[in-house]
Amino acid sequence: MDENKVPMPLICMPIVGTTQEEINAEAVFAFSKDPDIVEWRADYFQDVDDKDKVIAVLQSLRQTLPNQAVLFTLRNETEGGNPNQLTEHARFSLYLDVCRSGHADYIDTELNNDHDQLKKLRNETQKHNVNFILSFHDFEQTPAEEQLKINADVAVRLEADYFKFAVMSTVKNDILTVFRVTEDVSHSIQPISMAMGVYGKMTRAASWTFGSKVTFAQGRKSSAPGQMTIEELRTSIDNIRTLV
Ligand SMILES: O=C1C[C@@](O)(C(=O)O)C[C@@H](O)[C@@H]1O
Repeated sequence: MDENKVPMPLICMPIVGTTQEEINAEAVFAFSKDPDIVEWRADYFQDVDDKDKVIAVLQSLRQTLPNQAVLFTLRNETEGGNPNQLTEHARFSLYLDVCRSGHADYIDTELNNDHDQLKKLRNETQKHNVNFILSFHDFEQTPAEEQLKINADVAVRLEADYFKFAVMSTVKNDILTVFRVTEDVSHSIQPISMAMGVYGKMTRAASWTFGSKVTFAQGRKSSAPGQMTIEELRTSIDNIRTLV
């Protein structure tokens, strides 16, 4: 193996169904596309307030997707999540239950949550060998580089395994911000980065060359603006791979 080669990114495919039936159909679709990771966006699930049903869905994902790692995300409405009735306390206790269930390999939560809750969750993820992603989303704009780096520092301080940021690109220069911040923070934490929107496709295809570890493809349904199909994404990554 060429040691100078940049490691390839993992491809993650989201599942956003509201019922167990829809989730199953999306999982079958994902299986046919063979991504590395599937992200279950549990904030879309109509029974997200029923812990047993949530764990049952995770179990069914394990069965349908034996070759994929499972990422559990309960996105907060403040950062683009589907609105639900869960209180902050209920959201975090669900995260803890998911960690203990052994049915998730990664969990993603926003770094803007209460830091005491995040520390508790970090401990639990460590105990159960779950990868801890602390994330930041901005659906309006790409914040200034300094702001994104401050967010990365929070993720480092909270000992996350990954710092993920997904920001909206409104001008072409925004993708340069994403690439620069990805490279810069990669010296202190594993980044996962992307810009949403039309310009963002460049980042979905190439952020890995600056250190991003995961990129998101569209599932049976898309979970964010600008996601490509897994075929488009693979073709772009393979082409870039010959250049770096
Ligand atoms: O945060 C992310 C990244 C994402 O927003 C994207 O832009 O591909 C898609 C979401 O499902 C995921 O939780």
